[in-house]
Amino acid sequence: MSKKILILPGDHIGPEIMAEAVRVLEHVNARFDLDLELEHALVGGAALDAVGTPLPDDTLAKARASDAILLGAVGGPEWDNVERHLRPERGLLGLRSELELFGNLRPALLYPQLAAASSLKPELVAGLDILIVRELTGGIYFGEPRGIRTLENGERQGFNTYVYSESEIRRIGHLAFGLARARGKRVCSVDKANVLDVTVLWREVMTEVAKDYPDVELSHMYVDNAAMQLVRAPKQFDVLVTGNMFGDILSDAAAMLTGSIGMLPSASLDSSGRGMYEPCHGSAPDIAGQGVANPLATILSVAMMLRYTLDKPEAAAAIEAAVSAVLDRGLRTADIRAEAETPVSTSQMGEAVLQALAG
Ligand SMILES: NC(=O)c1ccc[n+]([C@@H]2O[C@H](COP(=O)([O-])OP(=O)(O)OC[C@H]3O[C@@H](n4cnc5c(N)ncnc54)[C@H](O)[C@@H]3O)[C@@H](O)[C@H]2O)c1
Ligand SMILES: CC(C)[C@H](C(=O)O)[C@@H](O)C(=O)O
Ligand SMILES: [Mg+2]
Repeated sequence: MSKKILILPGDHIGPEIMAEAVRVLEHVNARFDLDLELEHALVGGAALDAVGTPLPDDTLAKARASDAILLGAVGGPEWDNVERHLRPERGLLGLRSELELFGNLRPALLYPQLAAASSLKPELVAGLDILIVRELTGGIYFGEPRGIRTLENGERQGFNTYVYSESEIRRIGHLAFGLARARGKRVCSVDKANVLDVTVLWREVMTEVAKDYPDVELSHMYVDNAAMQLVRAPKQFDVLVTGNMFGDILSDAAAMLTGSIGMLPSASLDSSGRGMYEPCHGSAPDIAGQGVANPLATILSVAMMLRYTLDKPEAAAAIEAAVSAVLDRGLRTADIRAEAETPVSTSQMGEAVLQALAG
């Protein structure tokens, strides 16, 4: 039976990187006989401009009916002044929440060809392969109450609520431990249990979950130290598990260890393995329209989709090998090039991946 893939390009560089990822997806669809049916829909600022909401009912219905979703990126300064609940980013958060995509996998893997592009010295990142497992549908991003209110003295006050229930912590814990079991067998849980009550519970529940995985070692680290350790000695980590906001911040920092935010793919999974796949970066309005964005994070997100939701590891491996072959050839978009190198464009990079796949 055919599988439905929903394509959501989004805003600014979203459509530029998506065009290359879709070419790759169509190629593997034909070559591996995957029987995938691609559909398109609007999300984010593009949807807001077209129909007045960042997550139209039609998009949500198509998302629910699809087997997997590939998303580019949303947002941009032209929507800075729209009402808070209508911002483009709310479209993305709405999808994550409505589809219960609680498990966000953000692998930071250094391609050896990009050692010189890493923000750390080569010896600190050689062989880097860490996995950030970020809780994606709870925490301070979704806690209620939230808003901006006016106090009795007339002053305005903004507020959010940082809340996690035991079951939310437990399910992200099991996901992280299950993944660690299949790789380096070490989980570092990142929290702020010296200050925040919610993460005192986080630490307790992670410790309980660990009892089901005696072959996996659990350690705990405060988030400020974790940020420092990531840029000091990142290879000490295997799997990092953390809450929504800490995971957002740590994954952007981890991206620079791999050379660029343009290299980091992600999977956002529900409890049945259905997922949405997207690069970790945003819509990069500063470089949009120039054809210079790195499409590899999105192309590698296609590989994650094939591996995690569609169960086609050989097609995923073919894409990853093609990316590696292109880097072997010395092709670099502007974000990962050394000073002396001439960068290739977004579409040249996509074309080169296709050629490597075909060759
Ligand atoms: N998942 C998403 O859709 C997502 C993620 C992060 C930010 N955003 C949104 O994107 C908008 C811009 O946010 P920002 O500037 O803070 O973050 P950003 O990730 O869009 O850009 C940060 C920097 O990284 C560069 N960059 C990002 N992706 C790149 C790529 N593929 N190739 C080369 N360079 C790349 C940009 O040019 C910029 O200098 C905001 O509206 C933000 O809310 C969306
Ligand atoms: C755009 C924003 C809502 C999003 C997040 O904070 O989760 C982004 O930064 C990400 O990392 O996917
Ligand atoms: Mg982010």
